[in-house]
Amino acid sequence: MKPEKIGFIGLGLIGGSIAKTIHRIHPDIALLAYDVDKSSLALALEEGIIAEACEDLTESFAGCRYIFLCAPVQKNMEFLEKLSVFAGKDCIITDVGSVKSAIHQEIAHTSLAPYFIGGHPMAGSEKSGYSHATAYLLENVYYIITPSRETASDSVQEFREFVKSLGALPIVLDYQEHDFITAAVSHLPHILASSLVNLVKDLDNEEEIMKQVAAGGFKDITRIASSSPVMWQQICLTNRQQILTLVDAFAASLAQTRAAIASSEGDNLFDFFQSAKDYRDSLPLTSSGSLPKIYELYCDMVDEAGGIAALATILGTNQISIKNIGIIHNREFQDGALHIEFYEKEALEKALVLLRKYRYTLYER
Ligand SMILES: NC(=O)C1=CN([C@@H]2O[C@H](COP(=O)(O)OP(=O)(O)OC[C@H]3O[C@@H](n4cnc5c(N)ncnc54)[C@H](O)[C@@H]3O)[C@@H](O)[C@H]2O)C=CC1
Ligand SMILES: O=C(O)C(=O)Cc1ccc(O)cc1
Repeated sequence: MKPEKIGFIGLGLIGGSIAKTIHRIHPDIALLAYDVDKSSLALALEEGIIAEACEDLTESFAGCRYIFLCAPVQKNMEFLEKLSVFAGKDCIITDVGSVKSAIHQEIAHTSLAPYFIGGHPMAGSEKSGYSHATAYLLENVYYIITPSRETASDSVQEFREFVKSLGALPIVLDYQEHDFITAAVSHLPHILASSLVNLVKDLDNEEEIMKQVAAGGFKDITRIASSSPVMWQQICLTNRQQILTLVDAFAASLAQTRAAIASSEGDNLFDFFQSAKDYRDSLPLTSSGSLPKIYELYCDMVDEAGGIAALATILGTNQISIKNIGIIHNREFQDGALHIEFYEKEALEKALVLLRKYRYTLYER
């Protein structure tokens, strides 16, 4: 059944990105949303992404094929009771929360169980809010699906297909398994990033010399410490057991490394770094799990009639599809530059060769 209407509760980074993706791929599906932050709703209306901004869980949500819960984890759970009015075979409730057991356990006591499919796109960023949402966030990233034990298999299959149609890679997991896996690959890393930042902040001197000289490695490993504090507070409070298990395992591993350093165990230290390097180097490049890679170039271009058309014709006649194109003026490109985004690496590489042949001045970032 092709959805005609889809509702959102919470239209921030993830809700907004899913809405933008649906709007891009299925422009005929009507989207509506409720959010406590009225400015997100106003912007989404203005951009034509949603057809209706709701004041609450109003009657407008009736007839939605899917209702996506996209608020912080504990907030999502507060809506379950109200949602039972809408849920049914033709209206599946789904969420995008980073923790799954808590909402599944809550659902088990309600009439929603047959109509709930948990979800978790393994994509996002340290940014939050609708203003950072993009229509390409889901591209080629794993989208974990945790159906309730009572959900009909055809509803799960249909949701899988829908997720796939948005460009993501659906993968079905048991919700408890999900919470252990994400505690290891997402929740613990976020806690470590924030701990490290706080440690450096506490150790730094008045001139903040540590902050000043912090190199790429520190910035790479701590990027996610800039994430939303309320979101991470709620993740820690709802996935307590699994996170505690992982924190203990990490503390034991750190103690081992400490011991190896204390007693100058060179071989052990080498093995420690070598095994981490081997595993890190083997991580798959597909499904980035973070903001998708952008394939883009900048091209010097004074604002003159026909300039963009000429360049677009060169690319088009060589079967290179453009994802996004636009003139930018800033301090770096005072006379104007054309910013062009491509769908894949090969297209970017082909465009670079071709445009250089036509003597365009190009910049890569
Ligand atoms: N940020 C990320 O990278 C990822 C986040 N998630 C999950 O997605 C969910 C949303 O996270 P983000 O979009 O990043 O956060 P966000 O802060 O960008 O968006 C949350 C939205 O929910 C709204 N909201 C908060 N309380 C509300 C309430 N009581 N009623 C209605 N709206 C309410 C906020 O105003 C905001 O617009 C969370 O459950 C999070 O665990 C999942 C994957 C990745
Ligand atoms: O920014 C990153 O790399 C992330 O790890 C984003 C993220 C945050 C929370 C999730 O539940 C999933 C992904």
